[in-house]
Amino acid sequence: MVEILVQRLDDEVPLPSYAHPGDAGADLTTTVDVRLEPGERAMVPTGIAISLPAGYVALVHPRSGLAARFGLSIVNSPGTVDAGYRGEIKVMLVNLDPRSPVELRRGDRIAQLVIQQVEHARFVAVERLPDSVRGDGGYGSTGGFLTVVPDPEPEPSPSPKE
Ligand SMILES: O=c1ccn([C@H]2C[C@H](O)[C@@H](COP(=O)(O)OP(=O)(O)OP(=O)(O)O)O2)c(=O)[nH]1
Ligand SMILES: [Mg+2]
Repeated sequence: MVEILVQRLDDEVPLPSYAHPGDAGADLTTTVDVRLEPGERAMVPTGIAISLPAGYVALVHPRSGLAARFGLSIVNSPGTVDAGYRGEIKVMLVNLDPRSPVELRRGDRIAQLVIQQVEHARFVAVERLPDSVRGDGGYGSTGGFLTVVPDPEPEPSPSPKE
């Protein structure tokens, strides 16, 4: 098990914690009260800074319960916390609900931190890439469109002649 050093920037903030053994994400809490109007976003402090070992990354993921119930998500999901970053971890929350504001209170669990190992690559410039079966097909090249196809937009009616 990898050990991650955590600095509390707020006296009362809990350490990131896994709700169940085997969970991938350790919950992060907000140190402030926040109210987000529909469509509004905010950079929300968690009160912690971490030191990851080299070769690791911490990814800031949304919590699905908050997404399903309130439309609360993360603008840059998943946020990337680099191994060398020593500042406060912040969460860029966004309220995607078109109608209802979202209210968060200090101490609420707002996001989850997923710790992963990452490869470091050496990027090598070439004139031509090796062939592959997929080639440059993408963006729906294999089909997989929705079963229900929306009606096409109606043609705008011509403006009445005067
Ligand atoms: O959700 C996030 C994303 C990033 N960070 C912190 C840690 C990360 O190491 C640093 C930079 O993030 P990123 O590389 O995604 O942002 P950038 O816009 O590329 O900034 P920089 O030029 O500082 O790398 O900001 C957070 O606290 N929360
Ligand atoms: Mg960056």
